[in-house]
Order: sequence, then C-alpha cells, then structure tokens
Amino acid sequence: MMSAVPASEAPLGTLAAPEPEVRPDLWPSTTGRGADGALQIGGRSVGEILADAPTPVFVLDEADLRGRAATWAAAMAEEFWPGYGMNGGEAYYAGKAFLTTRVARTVLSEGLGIDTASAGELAVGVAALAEVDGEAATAHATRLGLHGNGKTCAEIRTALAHRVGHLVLDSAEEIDLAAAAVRELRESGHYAPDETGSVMLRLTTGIHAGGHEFISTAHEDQKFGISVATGAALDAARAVVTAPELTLHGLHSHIGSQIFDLAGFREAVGVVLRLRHQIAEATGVLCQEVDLGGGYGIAYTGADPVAPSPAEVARALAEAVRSLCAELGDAVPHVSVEPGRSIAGPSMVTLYTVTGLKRVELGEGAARLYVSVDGGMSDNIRPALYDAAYTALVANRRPDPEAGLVRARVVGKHCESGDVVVRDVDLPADLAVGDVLAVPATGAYGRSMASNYNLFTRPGVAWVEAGRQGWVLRPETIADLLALEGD
Ligand SMILES: Cc1ncc(COP(=O)(O)O)c(C=O)c1O
Ligand SMILES: N[C@@H](CCCC[NH3+])C(=O)O
Repeated sequence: MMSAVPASEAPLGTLAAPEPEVRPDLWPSTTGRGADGALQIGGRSVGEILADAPTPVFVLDEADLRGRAATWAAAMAEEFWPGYGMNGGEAYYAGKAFLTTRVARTVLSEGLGIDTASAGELAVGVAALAEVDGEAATAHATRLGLHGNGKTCAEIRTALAHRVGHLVLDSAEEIDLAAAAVRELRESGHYAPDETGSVMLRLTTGIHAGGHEFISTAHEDQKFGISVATGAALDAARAVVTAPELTLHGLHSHIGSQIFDLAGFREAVGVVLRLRHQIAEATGVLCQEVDLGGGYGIAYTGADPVAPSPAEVARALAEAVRSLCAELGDAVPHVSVEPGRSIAGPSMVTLYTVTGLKRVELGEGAARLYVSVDGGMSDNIRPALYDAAYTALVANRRPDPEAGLVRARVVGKHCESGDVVVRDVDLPADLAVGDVLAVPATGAYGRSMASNYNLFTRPGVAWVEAGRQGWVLRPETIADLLALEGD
C-alpha cells in the first residue's frame, strides 16, 4: 500500500472545515454509527446492507424519503390554506431526480403529485397512480404533470388522454400539437365533443439563478420556455385562449436548480403574476394556477449552507403571491411547486469499495492521495458535468482518531481523467483497499443520470427501513446489456 499523506503536508487549495460526523442535513435521517463503529442506515449496518447488495450501490432510506415528501406536502397545504385567503397549494415531486414505481407510490401516498419529463416517467407515474388511487384515477390524472421542451405528439396525446393536471407546453409548436391531439381524442370518442385539453405555459422569466450554468433555466438565451420579455408568452396565451380545443389552466416558471436564495423565486412570482394580469386584460381569462417550479438547494458537503426548509420556502412564496395579487387586484391563484432534489437528494447515499490508493507528488512537498473506488462517473456524472462537490466518510468501521487525516481525491474507474467522485476530502490516513466509503446526498440526479459508459452495469438502489432491506431497482447485469444487442 502507498504511504498516506498527512493533511498538513498537502496544502492544496481551500478545504472546508473537517466534516462533522454525519451532519444531519447531509445524511438520511436514520444514519448513525452502530456499536461496531460502522455506519448504519435504516436500522442496518453497512456490513448487513452490503451482504445483500454489493458495492457500488445506492441506499435509499425510505423513512427519510417519506418524511421529506410529507414535509413538502404539509408546507404547501399549510401556507396556501384557503383559510389564509389563499387558493390552495401543493407540491409535485420532480420525478427526473429519481423515479421508480415504488418511489412514485411513496410520494403519492404522502400527498404529493408527480411532475414527469418524458413518456417513460409519465408511464411510471400513471402506473403508481393506479396503485395508490385506483385505475379510474388514471383517466383524470390531476396529480400528474408532463414537462419538457420538444415533446413529441405521442407524449402530448398520452398526457391529454390521461387528463394530467399539469401539461406544461413549452413552445408555439406544442400548442398546435396539443390542439391536434384534442381533435383526435374527440374524434375517437375518448373526449366528449366539447371537451377541451387543459394546458399550462412554461415562461422564460429572464431570471438567472442556479448552482451552475447548465442548471439555470430561465435566462433568455437557452432552450426552455416562452419568453415573457419579447411578448411571445402573451401571444402564446392568446393562442391557447382562442383555440377551441384548449383551456389555459395556468402559467409555469422554473428558474433553475440547486438554489438557496429565495429572492429569485420571489422575483419569478412577480413576473408570472404580472403576466397573468396582462393575459386577463388581453383575453378575459385569469389563469387558475401558477406553478413556480423546483430548484430548492440541498447541502452536499459541510461547506454548503443549510437550505431553507419547505415551510420557509412555502411561506416566502405565499407572502409574495398574496401581496402581489392584492396590489394587482387579482384573485389569488392555486399555487404549486416541483421540488425534486430536496426530496430525493438527501434520502440516499452511495456506498463504494476502495479498490486502490495512489500517492501523487505535486511538487514543493505537496501530495495527493488518489483513492480509486469501484464506481465513478457512470453512477454520478454530476462532478464531471457541473463540477459538483461531494464529501465521503469511511463507512465500514469507525475511523481511528489517532490515524490522522490525509488530503484525498476519490476517483472512479472510467477511462476519463475527469472521472472524479469527490474532488477534495480529508480521509483517515489508515484508509485501506477494501474499506467502504459512503457518499451522501446522491439520491437526486445520481442513479437517474447513470450511464453504461465503459459498459459498466448501472448500480442497484437498495431500500432500507427499520432493519429491513430490498431492491428499489436491482443492479443491472452484463446479461441485461447483452440482451439489448442486435445481430
Ligand atoms: C421544470 C422543472 N421542474 C422541477 C425541477 C426540479 O428541480 P430540483 O430537483 O432542483 O428541485 C426541474 C429541474 O431542474 C425542472 O426542470
Ligand atoms: N440534473 C441536474 C439538475 C437539472 C434538473 C433539471 N432541470 C443536477 O444534477 O443538478
């Protein structure tokens, strides 16, 4: 084994203060260390988890996920309660963060809707809705939404056939596609002759927010939404209102992702509600609903701030909506949000096995310990894609305080030098091949963005709760990959 590098000898950039063991907002709520010193989640020690689910593996703390879903549902219901002069509020879980039928059932059962972004996510949402609310609910799937730029005719027709609550159109072309789909549904008898398709419009509000340029979504020069500033959004609203096949149900804004400061959301409320007012003046239709999107940040490392709670978010949005509606003299709309990361993110950790240790001299006495693990960018693309920071702990044993710390970089085993799992972390200096590392906050955009690069099989997702364990998603096998091959 390579010799370890004392942290004091590795003056590389700035590293956050040492990670407090298991900072509560970084880790699933049931995480702790057992008597044997190993990390435990959901009442199972890492050893027990790995006996049934070898690394690399995502571990989902189901009680934590359920708790986060319930907290969002309660926050929106409470702050937008009609008794407060509001018109009701709800949260739709953004399934792009991580979606399986089991996860969908869990969040629906806790009172959330589900926002989907593809035919696949919509199919999972519909299947789970049938299980939770009964098959009949899928014909009036008000608890589901469909998003996305460049939706296909088939996706729009499927969403309209299920009468999803939020069909969020992203362009003038999609308005035409939706009108055509309604005509087809009327002709086939699926819709009554005078039934209309209920749609929302995604607005480009011009607000620049988000943890990285690739996850900012409301500035003008990008692919999402219909511009408010250019007048295109008002034109689109006119087109929907005058189309005999469509009803303008609401307006939608999503300003970006991994946002901690609520100012951008307040600003978005202003742009959306002013446009709503303008549309009412121009067409006589005051939309019933305003969807303010997702994007609420979470902590990934000890250097991140503690994120605003769902109650704080909901209160800020409710105050902004109430005061601007009063100023404009408009009735308060129904308000929804679409949190993804803040529900799924902290509920999962990834467990990796250390497969190699390499000390690299950097000159002037500095060195870095490269820690190879048995996964990498195929199970977490976020460091490579967004330069996202993560942290890690030794999970299979209690680190020996006498061993000291070493400045380390945890890397994957793909053929890319950008294949980094954790860019900078202090790990115990006695770290050894075979140790298990746990990386927290990998529940959102981890497994959902996983790939088969280098023909890696995508890891499984194990659920744990109260000492029990099973698969949310079983690990892929090489046979699964070969089964896709043609002649
Ligand atoms: C339209 C829409 N809604 C909701 C979300 C969920 O975002 P987050 O996971 O950051 O809450 C996204 C992703 O950024 C999105 O594009
Ligand atoms: N996938 C991104 C967020 C984009 C969400 C969709 N608009 C992430 O990992 O942070």
